[in-house]
Amino acid sequence: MTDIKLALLGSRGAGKSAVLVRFLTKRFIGEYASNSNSLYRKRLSIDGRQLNLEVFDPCSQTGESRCILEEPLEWADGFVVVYNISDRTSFLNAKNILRQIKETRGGETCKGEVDIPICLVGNKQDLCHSRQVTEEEARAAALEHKCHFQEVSAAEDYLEIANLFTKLMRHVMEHLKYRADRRRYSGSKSMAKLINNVFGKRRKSV
Ligand SMILES: Nc1nc2c(ncn2[C@@H]2O[C@H](COP(=O)(O)OP(=O)(O)OP(=O)(O)O)[C@@H](O)[C@H]2O)c(=O)[nH]1
Repeated sequence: MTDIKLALLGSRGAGKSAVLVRFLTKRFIGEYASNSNSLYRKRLSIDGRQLNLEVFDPCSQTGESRCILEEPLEWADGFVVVYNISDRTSFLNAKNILRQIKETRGGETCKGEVDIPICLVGNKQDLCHSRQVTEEEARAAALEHKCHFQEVSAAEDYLEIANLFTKLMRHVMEHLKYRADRRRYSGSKSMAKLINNVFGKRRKSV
């Protein structure tokens, strides 16, 4: 069983809870209590592998540019960063969050290796008549931060939201495997170094 921990980040009212609840229950619920942090758990299967999914949905705070980022930034294996396509400020905040994720967790990857799994999500696509963020600029931001991108409407879609979570969880599994392999490799390298030091020295002293 693989444990996967995701964090939902974004501006207040961007639709984080709506996107998550749509994924978990296939339903859209208009209003959510937003004054407390929530941790959702679900067991599911992807590509025949059993997963324990945990999703942290932190309550937004005023003065949101730093939200309550530190905790989920350290805790999560992957991130869903949500903005509202009809609210430019929420997009600027999302870009800021992408930067903070890269600053905090970017050290886990080297050039050409698996990037931290993140999906930038433009929610409220049904409000495209009052759009303030184009798909192109959001795609460019996703490209710059090497993350997935998807526009959705929690109010109207299920499939696109399910697909983005599935894609992100596949990426998380790949990233966890990469990290485990790297730990094993550096562990066996330091063991080889230790053996070499011990036996090398002995041989010298004989
Ligand atoms: N039109 C439209 N409204 C949406 C959509 N998703 C969410 N909303 C509405 O946007 C408002 C905020 O949604 P939430 O899911 O509570 O947003 P949040 O990001 O979790 O907000 P906080 O918990 O305060 O951080 C609610 O009134 C939702 O009904 C959507 O796709 N389309």
